[in-house]
Amino acid sequence: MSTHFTKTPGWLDWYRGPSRPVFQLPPGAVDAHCHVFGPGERFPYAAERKYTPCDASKEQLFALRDHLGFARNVIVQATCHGADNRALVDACLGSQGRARGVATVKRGVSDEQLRELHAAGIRGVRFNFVRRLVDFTPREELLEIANRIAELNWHVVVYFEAADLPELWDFFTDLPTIVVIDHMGRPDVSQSPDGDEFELLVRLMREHPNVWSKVSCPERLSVSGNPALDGEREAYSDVVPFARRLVETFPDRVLWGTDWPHPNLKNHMPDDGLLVDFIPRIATTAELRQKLLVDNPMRLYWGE
Ligand SMILES: O=C(O)c1cc(C(=O)O)oc(=O)c1
Repeated sequence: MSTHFTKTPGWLDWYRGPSRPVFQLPPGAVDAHCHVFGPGERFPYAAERKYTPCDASKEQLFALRDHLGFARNVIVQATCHGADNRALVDACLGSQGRARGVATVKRGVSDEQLRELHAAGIRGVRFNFVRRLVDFTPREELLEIANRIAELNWHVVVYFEAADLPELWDFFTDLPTIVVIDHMGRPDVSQSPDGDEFELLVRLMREHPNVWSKVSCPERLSVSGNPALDGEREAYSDVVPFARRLVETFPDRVLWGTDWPHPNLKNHMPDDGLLVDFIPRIATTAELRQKLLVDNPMRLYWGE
């Protein structure tokens, strides 16, 4: 099989030469949502993928980690690799213990494969409900997987669009593990942060203490904000009240990540240094930042 891949037309590559953040991350900070892509020649993209990205290797991810001032990464299996976790596992194993991972598995995964993933540093599985990214998987299959990984003390990461939360509610609240919501459940930030849509996510977290959220991806969620480019100090301002609300209401159940290399952005690719400078606008005290960036991810991913 040829391992030469052609990127999806219009694909934006990750930003070269990011600035150094002005905000100094606390010691031990974790970038709790990022990806590796391939390289396709070594770790081919999955046949069932919905996009073909540019390569983004573990070496490039670790160089960014060091440049931005993070100590650790949580690498999340990207849908372009399907349920083939080899690139993810290779990155975790190559990190000297400084990366953990969230994998994608199918119902046929063996106990031995799960044990191997655990030994490599995998601590969760991702269930994706975003239709442009994945084909549908029946809920009973996902629940079966969740029950199996619960025994390893892993958690479930869920990615979905805000409009789908009512329909997913019962499934999420039946899950037997910690449930981590990607990118705040993708709110429509042109609505109010106190409006019905976001209120439902807040209610989910209020009523279910096992539900966490990543307050990540302002670059994806922003509708009217300025992009994090050209030294912009006030990027993605429309996302700030949403993320701030979660950080202040649930300080012990929020995570932050760069989302590097930012798959499927259409409009611009952010300067990751400026993205880090977004953090003090949503976590406005040193105590909140310590929880968001260090204590929470350490408890969830390096807890044992
Ligand atoms: O919104 C997206 O396109 C996106 C895609 C993926 C993935 O393909 O895994 O992961 C993300 O966190 C976000």
